[in-house]
Amino acid sequence: MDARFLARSSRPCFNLQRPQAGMSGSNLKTLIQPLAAAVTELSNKPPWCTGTLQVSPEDLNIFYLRGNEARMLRIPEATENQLDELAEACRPETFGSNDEAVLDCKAGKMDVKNFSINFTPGGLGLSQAIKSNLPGDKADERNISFELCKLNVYGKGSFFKTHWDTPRDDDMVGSLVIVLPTPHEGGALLLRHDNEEMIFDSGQELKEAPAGTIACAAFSSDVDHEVQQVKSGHRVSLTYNLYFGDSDSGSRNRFPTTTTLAPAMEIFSKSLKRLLDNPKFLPKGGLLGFGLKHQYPISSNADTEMDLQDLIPYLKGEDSAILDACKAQGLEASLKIVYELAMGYKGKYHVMCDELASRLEHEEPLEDAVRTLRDDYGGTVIWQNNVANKWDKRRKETRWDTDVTWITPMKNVTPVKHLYIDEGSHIEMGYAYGYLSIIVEVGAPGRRDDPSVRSYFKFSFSMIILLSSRLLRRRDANDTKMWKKKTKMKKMKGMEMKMKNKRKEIVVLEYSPSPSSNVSNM
Ligand SMILES: O=C(O)CCC(=O)C(=O)O
Ligand SMILES: [Fe+2]
Repeated sequence: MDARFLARSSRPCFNLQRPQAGMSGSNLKTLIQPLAAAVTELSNKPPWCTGTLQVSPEDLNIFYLRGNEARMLRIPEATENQLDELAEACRPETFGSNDEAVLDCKAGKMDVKNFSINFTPGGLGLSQAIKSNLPGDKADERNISFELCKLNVYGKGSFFKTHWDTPRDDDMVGSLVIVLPTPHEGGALLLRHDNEEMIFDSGQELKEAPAGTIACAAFSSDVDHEVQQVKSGHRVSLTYNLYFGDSDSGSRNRFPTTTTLAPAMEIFSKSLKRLLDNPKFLPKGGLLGFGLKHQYPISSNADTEMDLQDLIPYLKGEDSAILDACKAQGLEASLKIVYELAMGYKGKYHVMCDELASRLEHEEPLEDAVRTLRDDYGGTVIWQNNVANKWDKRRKETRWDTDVTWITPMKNVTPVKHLYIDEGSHIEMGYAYGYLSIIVEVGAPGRRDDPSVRSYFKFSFSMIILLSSRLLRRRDANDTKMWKKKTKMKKMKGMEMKMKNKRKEIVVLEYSPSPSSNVSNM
């Protein structure tokens, strides 16, 4: 048995964003660069694997129903006519639920109850190959199990447009497509994730392979994929859902708990430790943010309460590795959703919440949406960019930044179309996006694992800069560079003292730390 699985390496680039107040952007960037690079190492495997596999010819018999008639087709010897008959026994694939969606796929589909085939992917040993090549789940000792879904026949001109496979369950990790050895040209499978793309041309792979070879592609559920148009022949594929769970009866292997991520994880842990040991990094403590690499099925249904932390056991590969490494350093790490609320001229807000804001879809003014997130979902505005102020020279652009230092940028999970109403009751189309991230709470140097040893001085400090620049502007007429510099320094010092005393109030106002815990209410 010859299983050749290829993995291509990827090096996504990360924006190192938003300098911390009190530290220049480039200094912070330099400090966190090794950790960001270590994440890149964690993510250097694409969430798919492809390859070919030789099976015995008798395992390639398909038994299927054509009307009330039972048929058997020996795939390696199938003629064009026989494959046409198989296609006729299929019904059109109805991807999606409306007529328009049908146009997204021009292929014949046969439900699993109407056919059977002799081999199982588990029996062919695919479980192990997939397990070691796909980003894994935390519970590495669990095996991959397969659920056969359907058979597709793509005749000349058939295709399947870009889509994601709908997850059937929380523990569905991805899909497996097996293309059977029937001659075809075109019909390549295109896989896309982040900025990476791969073309798996089954027609080409099988043409050059020994008789009885099948082509396999397994990919994570958040991979966009499509089947390009078939130019000639028939492309016959089987689709399976992949789950973490017991293996099917064909293969009872258990896999070692070590994963291919282990070396990269060690590098990540070391970089994290080095960063935390550096007293210049977050000298007052703060929050680290990692945008998740993978997307997860999250319900936006207002009737279902969903605790984001319930997703933790299902985190894949590098996402799970980051969370584990942070926890291993004794740091509090949890999943948060950061909503981006935006409306053209009103600007943008980033509001970080512990739970999904299922009631956010109502029409409401932008400011009310922000308030809903804060009041009903314990949200914190972590960033605000008031576009209007850019054009209004009398007001300074507000940049409301807290202690979130993004090591990898936030990632969009669920675009939610949202109508906002401006102050004059005009309805304008804005948008709200949700970004799932791992947020890690970091205490001040020496007590990194204790997030209560953290202050919000940076926040007060940026307030001071804003206030003082406003005061300065009143004296426009007499402005000189030196005067500005000196007065600014003097005023900032004085105000810094005043603000220090008021700091507690500000903290309560913006962060409302819960009295029962040391952790601020993010
Ligand atoms: O036939 C294939 O290669 C892919 C089929 C597919 O993506 C699907 O059925 O969802
Ligand atoms: Fe699919």
